[in-house]
Amino acid sequence: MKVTVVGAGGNVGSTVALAIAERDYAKEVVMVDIEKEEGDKTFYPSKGRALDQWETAPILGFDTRLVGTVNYEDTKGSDVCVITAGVPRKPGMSRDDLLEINSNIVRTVTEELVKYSPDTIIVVVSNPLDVMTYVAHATSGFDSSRVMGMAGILDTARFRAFLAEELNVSPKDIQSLLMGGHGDTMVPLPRYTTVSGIPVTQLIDSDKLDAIVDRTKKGGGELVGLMGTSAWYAPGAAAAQMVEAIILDQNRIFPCAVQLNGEYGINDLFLGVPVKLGKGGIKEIIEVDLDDSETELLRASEKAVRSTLEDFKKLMDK
Ligand SMILES: NC(=O)c1ccc[n+]([C@@H]2O[C@H](COP(=O)([O-])OP(=O)(O)OC[C@H]3O[C@@H](n4cnc5c(N)ncnc54)[C@H](O)[C@@H]3O)[C@@H](O)[C@H]2O)c1
Ligand SMILES: O=C(O)C[C@H](O)C(=O)O
Repeated sequence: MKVTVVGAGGNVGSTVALAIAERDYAKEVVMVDIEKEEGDKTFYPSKGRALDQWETAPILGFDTRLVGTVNYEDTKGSDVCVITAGVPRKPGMSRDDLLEINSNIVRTVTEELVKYSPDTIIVVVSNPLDVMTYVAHATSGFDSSRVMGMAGILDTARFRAFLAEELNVSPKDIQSLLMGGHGDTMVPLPRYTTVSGIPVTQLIDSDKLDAIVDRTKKGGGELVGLMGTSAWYAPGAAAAQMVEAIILDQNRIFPCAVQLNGEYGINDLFLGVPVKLGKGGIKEIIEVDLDDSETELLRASEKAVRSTLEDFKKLMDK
């Protein structure tokens, strides 16, 4: 099994690559990035990070070969391609501020990937996530079961981590669901959140739960405020979990950004919903019951993503 990660000279991409290699189920992880000129010097971040990470193999104990490159020919025949190429936001920016620059990058990268791996499955990470997934899908011409975005696993992981801290329980025992776009309108769903099967609403008072929901929605921004750039450990781990589910045909149920064709009453939009992920990509979109207030929140999130999509379409018309 061969996996390609584009943008792997950067933070999220290199984290995805190492997380996959450490699990040791893939033959090869190809790490692509661009060369960088500084003064009279040229640097190759993807080659450097791949070499550094490959040198952890004897210590961490894995066989997966990590290969850094600037050449898409090396990605030929990849089973899964992860796109993390793009610019991260800085303090004061929203993810949507990256629309113009990252849509150009995601389009170019997708064109190159599909040239060499026409049967691949694409997992998009670049922001603004839902619209970048739309761009990768439109560029690839692939069936929508083979193009998806990573956000929901990260956003639920944040929700689960905050709850684990508040309740003083293992984060492993917290299961949760979250829907909508990867922005401040995302919809954490306390009604679908349990601690080893016990509804979380029975374990925490509503004020504290509301505060954790709010912190989750702003979780990406909290990290940007702390680091001056956006997060990579949890995003990298989340994207690697999607790759693993696909390659090992695990039939995992995760919230992922996928194209909706009438599900939840939404059409022609990539948005986060629960799906079954395994061999071939998205095997099923799962429709859960939402009450009136949850539906209202999902509609608001749909509206926000649609507005960014409209902005993208206007850029294309220019
Ligand atoms: N979906 C999510 O939940 C999520 C989470 C974290 C980050 N992100 C997004 O992921 C992206 C990457 O974040 P990061 O922190 O790794 O940034 P980074 O700057 O550390 O890495 C990005 C890399 O992309 C590379 N790149 C730029 N243009 C390229 C091109 N045309 N071809 C190949 N590589 C190219 C850059 O050289 C850089 O090495 C950002 O857009 C960020 O907003 C999304
Ligand atoms: O917040 C960001 O800009 C990066 C990412 O989407 C995140 O949620 O960490």
